[in-house]
Amino acid sequence: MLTVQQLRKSYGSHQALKGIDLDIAPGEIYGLLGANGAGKSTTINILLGFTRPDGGRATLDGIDLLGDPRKASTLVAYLPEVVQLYPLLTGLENLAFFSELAGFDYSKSKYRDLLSSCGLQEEAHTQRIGSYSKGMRQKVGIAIALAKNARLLVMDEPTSGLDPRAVEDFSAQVRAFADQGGAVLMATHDLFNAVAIGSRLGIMRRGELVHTLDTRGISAADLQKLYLETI
Ligand SMILES: Nc1ncnc2c1ncn2[C@@H]1O[C@H](COP(=O)(O)OP(=O)(O)OP(=O)(O)O)[C@@H](O)[C@H]1O
Repeated sequence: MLTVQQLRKSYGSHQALKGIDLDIAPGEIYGLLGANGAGKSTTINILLGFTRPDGGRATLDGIDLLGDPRKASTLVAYLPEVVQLYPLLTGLENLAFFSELAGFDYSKSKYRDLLSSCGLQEEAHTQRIGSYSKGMRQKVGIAIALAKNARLLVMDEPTSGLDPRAVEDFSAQVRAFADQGGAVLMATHDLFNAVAIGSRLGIMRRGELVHTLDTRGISAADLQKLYLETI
């Protein structure tokens, strides 16, 4: 589904990415790990079309993500660490606004269903985003991704600052997205959550992907040990 080949990027003389190869299949949640500055955000920013790479390829269902950014934006949903929404609009209005921007026009009841399926309690649908907690904003962010029918969900530190209950709710929605055949790429420092939710993990070090592993049969303690030995 997502195939990344030999992605390279330098900032001046600093090589931020030294040839990254990555494959994510439908239904897979791939956790990208690594110390600060390892290159996780650079990888993500290139896939989202925010940064131009110096070399390499990335395709999603055979579509050239780097060469056709307009098409790519219809296939890829992005959930940043802090979801940017309009604070004076309600959750429902934000969802409708961003969906219409993406070319979708659903009924009000469909928007409500999407918010509810993402775990946002009904009374919050018509409250302004300005009064939401971070976890509630993340739920609207996931609803926007679902409404867009994206094939790939890209997330950068999506659980930072969320309490354990909010992480659990959030993880269930991400799993549901993957269970519907979507692929997920998540950069994170949260090793515990990466093991709990991820199907596969990659550990980056100084611009290289130095370890990939399956999460089956691995504990958070095993991962922490491997991570600390690797970075
Ligand atoms: N716009 C930029 N200009 C110059 N250097 C940059 C730029 N963006 C990233 N870098 C450098 O590229 C390297 C990789 O940074 P990147 O942000 O991708 O790391 P990261 O793994 O996401 O780190 P973190 O966990 O702190 O978010 C770092 O050395 C960083 O300083």
